[in-house]
Amino acid sequence: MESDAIRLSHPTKSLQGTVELTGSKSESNRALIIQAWGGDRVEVSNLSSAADTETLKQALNSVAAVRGGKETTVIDIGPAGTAMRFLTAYLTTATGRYLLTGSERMKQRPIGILVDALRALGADIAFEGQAGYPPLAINGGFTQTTDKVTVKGNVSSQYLSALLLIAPTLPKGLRLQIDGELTSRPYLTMTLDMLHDAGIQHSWQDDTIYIAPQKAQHCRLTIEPDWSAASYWYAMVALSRDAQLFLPNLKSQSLQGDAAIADIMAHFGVASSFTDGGLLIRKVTDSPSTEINVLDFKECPDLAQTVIVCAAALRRDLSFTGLHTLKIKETDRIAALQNELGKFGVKLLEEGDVYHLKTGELQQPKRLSFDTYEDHRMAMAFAPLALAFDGIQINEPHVVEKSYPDFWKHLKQHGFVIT
Ligand SMILES: O=C(O)C1=C[C@@H](OP(=O)(O)O)[C@@H](O)[C@H](O)C1
Ligand SMILES: C=C(OP(=O)(O)O)C(=O)O
Repeated sequence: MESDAIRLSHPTKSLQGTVELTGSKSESNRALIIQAWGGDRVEVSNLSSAADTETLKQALNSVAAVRGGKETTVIDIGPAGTAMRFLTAYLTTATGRYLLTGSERMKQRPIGILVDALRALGADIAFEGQAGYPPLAINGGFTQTTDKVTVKGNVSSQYLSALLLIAPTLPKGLRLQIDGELTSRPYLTMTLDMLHDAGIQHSWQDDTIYIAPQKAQHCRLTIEPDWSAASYWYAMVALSRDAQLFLPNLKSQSLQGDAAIADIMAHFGVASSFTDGGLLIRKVTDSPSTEINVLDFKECPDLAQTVIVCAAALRRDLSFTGLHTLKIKETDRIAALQNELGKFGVKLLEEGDVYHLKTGELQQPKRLSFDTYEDHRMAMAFAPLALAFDGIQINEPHVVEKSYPDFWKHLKQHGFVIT
C-alpha cells in the first residue's frame, strides 16, 4: 500500500441515518469577500469548514492587519481557485502591496483574463512568473479609469464573480459585458443573489451587468449546506443495496447550481423529497429508467466526476457535454477520470465536445487502487465505488479537506470500514 492511502469497504451495503454536511464553499467564499468590504453590517453564519474557506478567511485577516503598510505581504492560497480569483480582484481595492501565490497547480491555472479586466479598470497588477498565471504582484488601491470592461464568459465564471464582488466598492461602479457564451452560470447568479442579500442592486440587460457604487446594508448571510458534497451521498445511495439518508437544511430552491444532482440522480434510481427540515434521499430501484442518453455539465461542472464514476459503476453508457472547463481545475479532470476509470475497464472517449462512457463488462481487478491527483473531487467521486466492488484503495485521501474535511469521518459513521 502507498504511504498515504486508505482501504475502503462497506460490508452491509446499506446506508441509513443523517449526514450533517458543511456549508457551501462557494457561498462561504463570497460571503467572506462581501464581509471584508461590508464590515460589521454583514454577519455570516454557518461558514464552511472547507480548507479553501479557512485559507481565504486567514488571507483576509492578514490583509486587514496590514492596513496599507509599505512592505509586501505574501499570501499563499494553496489550491483554492475561488480564493485566488476573488482575492486578485479584492486586493486591487485594498491598500498595500501583495504577492499572491498558490500551489504548483495554481500556478498552472489561468488568470490572465481577470488580470486584463482589472488592468482595464486601472489596477496595478504584474505577473511574477509566467504571463497569464499566478503568482501576481498587486499594488492595491487604484484610481479607476473606466467602469466598462468586457470579459470572456466561457473560460471560468470565477473571473466574472471576482469582478462583481468588488463592483459596489468601485468609485465608478462596474459595467461588465460578458463576451460570448457563459459557462457555470449558476455561480454567477449566486454572486448576484448574495450581493442582493447584502442590499446591493444590479441590472442585467442583454450581455451586460451593471452595479453602481453602493454600501452594504445590515444583513445576515446564512450559508446553505454544500450541494456538491451532497452529490457524493447521492452516488452512494445509487450504488447501495438499500438506503435512506436525511441531509438537514438542504432546500429545493438553492443558490447552488449543484442542486441539479437531485434531478440527475432520479435517473439513477435515487428519489429526493424535501421536508421542512431538509432533504430525504432514498434508493427506489435497481433498474432505473434509461430514457436519458446525454447529460450536460455546463452549469454544474463540479458534479461531473460524481456522476460519471457512478454511471460507470452502474454500467450506463451515457454521453456527456459541457466538460470543457474540467481541464483547468484542481487537475486535468478529464485525464484523471480516463486513467482511473481505465483501472476497471471503463473508457471515457472524447469526440469533439462530447465524451462517451463505454463500460462493457465490469472488471474487478485484484487490487483496485485509485489516485487522486491533489483533487478532492477525485477522492470523493471514487469513494462510493466501495459499494460496487468488494473493497477499494484511495491514495492521498487527505485531499478531501479542500471542501469537505469530515468526508471520511462521515463515511465511517455510515458503515464504511476504513483502514
Ligand atoms: O464560483 C465558484 O464558487 C465556482 C465556480 C466554478 O468554477 P468555473 O466558473 O471556473 O467553472 C466551480 O467549478 C468552482 O468549484 C466554484
Ligand atoms: C473547481 C473547484 O474549486 P476551485 O476552482 O475553487 O479551486 C472545485 O471545488 O471543484
